[in-house]
Amino acid sequence: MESLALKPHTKASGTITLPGSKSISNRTLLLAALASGTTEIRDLLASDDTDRMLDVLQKLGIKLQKTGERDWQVTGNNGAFDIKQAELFLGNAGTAFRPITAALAFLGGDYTLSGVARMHERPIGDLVDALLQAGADIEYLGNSGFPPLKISPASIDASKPIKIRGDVSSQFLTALLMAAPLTKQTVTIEVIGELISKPYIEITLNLMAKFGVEVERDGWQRFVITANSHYKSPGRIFVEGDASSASYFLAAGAIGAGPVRVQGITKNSIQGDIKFTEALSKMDGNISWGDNWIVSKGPTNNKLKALNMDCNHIPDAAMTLAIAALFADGTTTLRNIASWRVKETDRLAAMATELRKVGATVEEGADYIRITPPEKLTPNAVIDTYDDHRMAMCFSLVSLGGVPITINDPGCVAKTFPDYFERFAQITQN
Ligand SMILES: O=C(O)C1=C[C@@H](OP(=O)(O)O)[C@@H](O)[C@H](O)C1
Ligand SMILES: C=C(OP(=O)(O)O)C(=O)O
Repeated sequence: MESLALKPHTKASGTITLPGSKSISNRTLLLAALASGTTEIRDLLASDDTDRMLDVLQKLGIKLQKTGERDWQVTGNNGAFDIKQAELFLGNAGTAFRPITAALAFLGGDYTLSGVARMHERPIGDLVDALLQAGADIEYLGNSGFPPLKISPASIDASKPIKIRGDVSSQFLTALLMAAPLTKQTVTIEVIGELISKPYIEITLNLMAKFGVEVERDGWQRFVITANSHYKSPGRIFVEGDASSASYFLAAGAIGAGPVRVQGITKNSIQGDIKFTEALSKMDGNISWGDNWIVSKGPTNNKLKALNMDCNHIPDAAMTLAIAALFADGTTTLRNIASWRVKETDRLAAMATELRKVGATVEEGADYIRITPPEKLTPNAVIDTYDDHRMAMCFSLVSLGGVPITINDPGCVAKTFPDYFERFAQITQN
C-alpha cells in the first residue's frame, strides 16, 4: 500500500483556494439535470464523489459539457431521464447514491444501483421505506436495508403523507425532498423521530429554491412540495468553497500559529460546516472574515482550549476538532455523533484507534468521543485511513505538533479533495 511520510512542522501559514463544496456540487448537478433549461455551473468540485454523479447523469442521458477547468454546462431534461435501463455505480458517494435512488424510484425504469463494498454496508433502509410508501418498486439485491438496489417501474401515489426517519442520515430526507417535484403531485413529508445533521437540509432547501421550488415547512417535522413545482435553471450558479475541506486549513492556522487564509467561502455560507469556525473560536483559535475568505491564527498563549460540544450539526468538521483536541489544554468531548459509525468507515472506532497511536488517551462511546492529549505526541506513528478521506486529511495536522507521521493510503482523499496533500505542503513550507 502507498503511504506518505510527513515531516515534522511547528508552523503553518499561507493561502489556499478551496475546492468546491461536495454537498453543493452534487445537489446542483442533479437539480440542473432535472430542470428545464441550461445551467452553467462555476467552480464545481472535481473529485471522486462528483465524478460518480457526473458519470451516472451521463449514463441516464443528460448532456454535460465541461466548459472550463472547474466549469460545467448541464442541459436539463425537464424532470425526466431518457435512458430507462441502466446499471449504475455510485462508488462511496452518499450525496449521489441517496438522491439518485429517490429520483429514479419516482421516475421509473429498470435500474440497478451499486457502490464500493463500504457503500453496501451503509444503510439506506429508511429512504427505501419512505419511497415504498408512495408505491415505488425497489428491491434489495444484497442485505435488506443496504445497497445494492434494483429499481423497477411503478405507479407513484403521493396522496398520503410520506413518513421518513432522519435519525441515521439526513441524506434520506434530502433525497426525498429533491425527488418530490418529479411526482408532479403534492407531496407531504413527515419526519419521524429526531432529524440529525440538520444544516444539510438547509443546503437542500436553499438550492431547490434557487432552481425555482419553494418548500413549505413546519420546522423540521413536516415539508410540503406542491403539485405545480418544477425545477427551472437559474442560468448560472456558483459553487462555494467546501466548508468541511476548509476545516483542515483553519485548524492548521490555529495549531501552527498561522495566519492561514482559505478563499472561496465566508460567513454567509449556506454550508453548516461554516460553524466549525465557532468551535475553533471556543478553543481560542483566532478567526477573522472578509469578502470571500476566512483567516485563522493560533491563540496568543499558544495552547488551544479543550472543548465539550454537541457536534450533531457539523458531523464532518467535528473530525477535525478531534485532532485539534490533541493540541488543547485538557480533555475534549465531542458528543452526539453516532452517525460517524455509518460513514466512510466506523469513524468513532477509527478515530479512537488512530488517536491512541499518537499517544492520546481516548474514550469511545456509542455516540461520543473523549480525547485527552498526551504530554508529548508519539513520533513516527503510522496512521491507517480506512479508505476515509477525512481520516487522511485530519491526521496530516498531527505533523504540526513537531512530529513526523506516516499516512497510509493517502490517495483516499480523492473522494472530495484529490490534491489535498499538495495544498497542505503549501502551508507547511516555512
Ligand atoms: O447531505 C450532505 O451533503 C451530507 C450530509 C451529511 O451526512 P449525514 O446526513 O448522513 O450525517 C454529511 O456527513 C455528508 O458528508 C454530506
Ligand atoms: C460522510 C461523508 O460522505 P457521504 O457524502 O458519502 O456521506 C463525508 O464526506 O464525510
